[in-house]
Amino acid sequence: MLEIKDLSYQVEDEKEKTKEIIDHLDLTVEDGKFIVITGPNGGGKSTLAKLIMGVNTLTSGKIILDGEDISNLNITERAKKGISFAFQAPVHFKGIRVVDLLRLAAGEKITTIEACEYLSKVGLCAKDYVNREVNASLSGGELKRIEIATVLARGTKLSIFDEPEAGIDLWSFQNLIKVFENMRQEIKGTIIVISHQERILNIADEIVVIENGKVKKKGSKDEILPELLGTPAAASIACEKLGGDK
Ligand SMILES: Nc1ncnc2c1ncn2[C@@H]1O[C@H](COP(=O)(O)OP(=O)(O)OP(=O)(O)O)[C@@H](O)[C@H]1O
Repeated sequence: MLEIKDLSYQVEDEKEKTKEIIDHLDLTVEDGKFIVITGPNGGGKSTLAKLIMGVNTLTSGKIILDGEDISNLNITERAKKGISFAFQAPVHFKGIRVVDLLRLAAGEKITTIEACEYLSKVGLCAKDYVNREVNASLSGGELKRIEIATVLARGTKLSIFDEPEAGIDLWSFQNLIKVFENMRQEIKGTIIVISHQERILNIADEIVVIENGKVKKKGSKDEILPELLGTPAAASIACEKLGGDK
């Protein structure tokens, strides 16, 4: 179980004024759940994900994973505890091939065939990609899907995906939905997806709406989604529906 208690994250703006990006946020995520976090742009979703992963350091509060306070652990230590994170904008790894990245992620000596299976799951023709270097020659969408494949390969107890749909074309998006539907069915750990996409919200066990650095709403898909689609905040979801521009 992931417990976030009274979490705050502040930064100093250009005028040296303190800005509260995450504002005394409380959230409990039970094991084996597929959670989708949504809410208006700038509400604090990515920041929250980075705080859970340890990319950003919290100002105050606690992050507890399975009863253990991980607030003071660094990214590597948290990764070892079983947290994976697919960034909104994936990073390049010059000199490393896709297959190496998948092996590093899996943490064991997976065969090329197994590596290819992960790539196929995210809709990439494995033989075209498995030996390619993870550099700027890959498009944003390709990189994003490779990154999702690495999170699948890691298969950790907590996987966080930040806007997996960003930069993904229509065809690949259909595929991505299947990837998440399968993950949801075969769920071994907890999955947190940050998304504005109605089709991803539709497969959630629970939806969490984050606004102004706080949890505005939390509940089952059936409770939250109709309400969300009837509010002004829904405009951003409606605009980003399948085929819409991000
Ligand atoms: N280091 C920082 N310094 C100043 N402002 C920051 C910093 N990090 C985040 N912010 C601000 O905090 C707010 C929340 O950002 P965040 O990326 O978490 O939003 P989000 O909910 O993920 O938005 P989106 O839906 O657009 O991805 C934004 O206004 C952002 O500009």
